[in-house]
Amino acid sequence: MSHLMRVITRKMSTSRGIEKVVVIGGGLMGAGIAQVAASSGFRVTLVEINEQLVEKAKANIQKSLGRVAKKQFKDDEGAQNGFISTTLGRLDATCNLTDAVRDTDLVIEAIVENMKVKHDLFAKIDSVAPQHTIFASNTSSLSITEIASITKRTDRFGGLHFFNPVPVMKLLEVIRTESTSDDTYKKMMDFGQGMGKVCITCKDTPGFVVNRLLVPYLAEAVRLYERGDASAKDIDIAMKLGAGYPMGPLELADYVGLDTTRNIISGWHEKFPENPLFRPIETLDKLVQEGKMGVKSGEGFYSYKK
Ligand SMILES: CCCCCCCCCCCCCC(=O)CC(=O)SCCNC(=O)CCNC(=O)[C@H](O)C(C)(C)COP(=O)(O)OP(=O)(O)OC[C@H]1O[C@@H](n2cnc3c(N)ncnc32)[C@H](O)[C@@H]1OP(=O)(O)O
Ligand SMILES: NC(=O)C1=CN([C@@H]2O[C@H](COP(=O)(O)OP(=O)(O)OC[C@H]3O[C@@H](n4cnc5c(N)ncnc54)[C@H](O)[C@@H]3O)[C@@H](O)[C@H]2O)C=CC1
Repeated sequence: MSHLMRVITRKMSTSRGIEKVVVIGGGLMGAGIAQVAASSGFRVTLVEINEQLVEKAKANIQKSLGRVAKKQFKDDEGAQNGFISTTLGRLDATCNLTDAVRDTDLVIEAIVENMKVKHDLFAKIDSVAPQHTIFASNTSSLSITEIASITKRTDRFGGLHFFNPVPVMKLLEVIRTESTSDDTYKKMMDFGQGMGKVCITCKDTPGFVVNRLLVPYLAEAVRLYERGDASAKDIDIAMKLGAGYPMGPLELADYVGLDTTRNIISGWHEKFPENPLFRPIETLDKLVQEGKMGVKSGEGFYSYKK
C-alpha cells in the first residue's frame, strides 16, 4: 500500500483509536519510531532528557527523512520537500516529560535497557497520563509484565518491539501479557499496521521471537572471535556470503550498540545464571568500559571514524 493510501486508510479506520503518540527516548530507536509514526500520519511528541539530545534526535530524524524522501519520490524534489515538511509538522520534541504525557493516546518507551530506570519512568508518568492512555515498551529483552507491574494500568500495557533501523525494517513484534486487554492489543496492532509494519504477536517470553534466536547467535560469534578461531572481518564475511545476512554478527552488534548489547546479555545472565549462552563476554565488557559503543560512538569491533 502506498504511503498516502496508508495515511488515508488510517485516518478513516482509527478515529477512536490511537491518534496522539508520545515516544520517550530519542536515541537510535526512539528517533526512528517517532519519525515513522509522524510520517504515517500520527501526531507525535518525542521526549529526551536535555535540549542537546532533543536537537541531536531532531537532526537524526531530518537526515533519515531525507533518505526516505529520496527513495519514495525519486526525481521529484518538490514532493520530497513536501513529505519532509508535512512529517516534521506532525512532530514535536521536548524535555518536558509530564506535559508531554498529559494528553496522549499511546506512550512508547525507548530508553536505556535497565529495569530500574524503566520502572522510575513508568511510575512517574502513570499518575499523570490520562486513564485511557496505553503504555508500551520497546524493550529488547526485559519482561513486559515486570515493567508494567509498577503501574496501575497493566491491562493497558504491552510491548511494541521495533527493529533497527526503524524506517527500513518491516517487522513489529506486538507483545501481549496475561493482563493486556483485548482492546489494548487490538489498538496496538492497528497502530503497528498504521505505521506500515508487518505485525506478529508473541507472548511475554524472554527475547520474544527475534532476539530469542538472535542473541545466542551473536554471543556465539563473539566467543568464536575471542577464541581466535577467525578474525572479526572473516566472521562477518562468512555470515553475509555464507548465510545471506545483510550484516555480519559483529557489524550488527556495533550497529545495535554495544552498551545495549551488554545490558541485554548481563540482564539475561542475572535471570538465567545456569544458561552458558548468557554468561558475560569479556571482550564486550572491555569495549563498553573503554567507551566503545559501536557505530553510535564511532568505535566498537570496528572503527567508524572518518
Ligand atoms: C557482541 C555480541 C554478544 C552479545 C550477544 C547479545 C546480543 C544482543 C543483541 C540483541 C539485539 C537487540 C536489538 C533488537 O532488539 C532488535 C533489532 O533491531 S536487531 C537488528 C535488526 N536489524 C538488522 O538486522 C539490520 C541488518 N542490516 C540491514 O538490513 C542493512 O545492512 C541496512 C538496512 C541497515 C543498511 O543497508 P546497506 O545496504 O548496508 O546500506 P545503505 O546505506 O545502502 O542502506 C540501504 C537502504 O536503506 C536505507 N536506510 C538505511 N538506514 C536508514 C535510516 N536510518 N533511515 C532511512 N533509510 C535508511 C538507505 O537509504 C538505503 O536506501 P536505498 O534506497 O536502497 O538506497
Ligand atoms: N539498539 C537497537 O538496535 C534496539 C534497541 N531496542 C531497545 O530500545 C530501547 C532503546 O534503545 P536505543 O535506542 O538503542 O538506546 P540509545 O542509547 O540509543 O537511546 C536511549 C535514549 O533514551 C534517552 N533517555 C534515557 N532516559 C530517559 C528518560 N528518562 N526520558 C527520556 N529519555 C531518556 C537517552 O538520553 C538516550 O538518548 C532499549 O530498551 C533497547 O533494548 C529495541 C530494538 C532494537
